[in-house]
Amino acid sequence: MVIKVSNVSKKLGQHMVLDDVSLQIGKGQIFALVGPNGAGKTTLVRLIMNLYEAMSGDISINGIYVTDRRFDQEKKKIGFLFDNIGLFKDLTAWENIEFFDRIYNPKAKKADRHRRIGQVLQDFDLYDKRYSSTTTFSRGMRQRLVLARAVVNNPEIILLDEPSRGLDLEGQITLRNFLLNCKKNGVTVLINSHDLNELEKVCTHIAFIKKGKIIRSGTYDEIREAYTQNNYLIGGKEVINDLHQIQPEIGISWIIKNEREAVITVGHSDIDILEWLSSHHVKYEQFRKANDGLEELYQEIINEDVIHV
Ligand SMILES: Nc1ncnc2c1ncn2[C@@H]1O[C@H](COP(=O)(O)OP(=O)(O)OP(=O)(O)O)[C@@H](O)[C@H]1O
Repeated sequence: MVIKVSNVSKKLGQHMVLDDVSLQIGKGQIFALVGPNGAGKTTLVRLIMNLYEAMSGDISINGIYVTDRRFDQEKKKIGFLFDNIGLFKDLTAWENIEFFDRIYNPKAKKADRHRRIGQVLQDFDLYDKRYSSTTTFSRGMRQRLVLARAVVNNPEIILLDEPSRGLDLEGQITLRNFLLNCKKNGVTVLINSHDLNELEKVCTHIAFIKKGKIIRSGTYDEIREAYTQNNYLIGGKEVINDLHQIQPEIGISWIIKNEREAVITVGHSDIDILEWLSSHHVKYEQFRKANDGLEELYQEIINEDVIHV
C-alpha cells in the first residue's frame, strides 16, 4: 500500500474530528474522499502530510510512518495542494514555481528546471502569464498555478484538498485531464472534493466520510454496483403518500428523497419489486434503477441512517 491510515483519531479543541479512521490507498489509485462540510476530510489530508499529530493510530506512506524522521525524504515524492493557497504575491507565476522547485530539487540542472517549469505552466494553461505577478491573477488562475506547483517535481503521490474550488469550466477540464493522466501513469492520488460530477469521471476508489467516520469505502465500480443492484428510484406525485400508508416489512426499505421521489431498497432476491409496488397500490409515474451517478449514490450513502425499515 502506498498510503496506509490505521485507526486514526484526532481531536481539535473539544471536537472529535476523526474517529478511528482506517483506509488504504494502493499505487495508481485515484482515491476520492467525499462527505459533508465538517466531516473531517481536510483534517485527514493534513494528518497524512504530518501537519497535524494524530491522537491515536498511525499513518504510513510507502511503509514509512509519517512521524518518522525519514518521512522528510519521502515527502519529496509527494505533491500537495491545500486550500490555503500560499502563493507569494510579489513573485511572478514562474518565480512561484521556481521557488518551490528549488526546495524540492536543489541540485537540478538549470536547463532541466527551466524545461519542467515551462512544461507545467503549459499543462495548466498559464505559460502566457508566466511573467505576471500573481496579484493580477483571478482565483481560478491562482488555483491552476497551485496545481502546477504541486506537480512540478513529478510526484509519485499527490494529495489534493478541494482542487476544483474556483476553477472555471476550462480549469475543471484541465484538472480532469491531469487526473486522467495520473491514472494512466500510475501516479497515486488522494483527492478531497465536493465536485461529485468531476470525481465520478476520474476516481477508481472512493471513501464516504461522515462526522469523522468512514462509513463506506471501496472501488467506485463495486460500490456503485452494490447499490444499483438493489435500489430503485420511483417518482410521482402520489408516491410518497402511498408509501406512508404501507406498514414496514422485512426485506424492503426506502428513503424519501423529496416530495416526489423515493429510493426503495430490496433486501431479498425473491421479492419482485414491480409486483410489490402493485400489490401495495403505489401509484408511480417513474421507475428505474437508482444510482445513475455519484451524486445519487452520495445522497443515499450519506443519508443511510434515515432509512425506514
Ligand atoms: N482548529 C480547530 N479547532 C477546533 N475545531 C476545528 C479546527 N479545525 C477544524 N475544526 C473542526 O473539525 C471539523 C472537521 O473539519 P475539516 O476541515 O477537516 O472538515 P472537511 O470535511 O474538510 O469540511 P469542508 O468540506 O467544509 O472543507 C469541523 O467541524 C471543524 O469545525
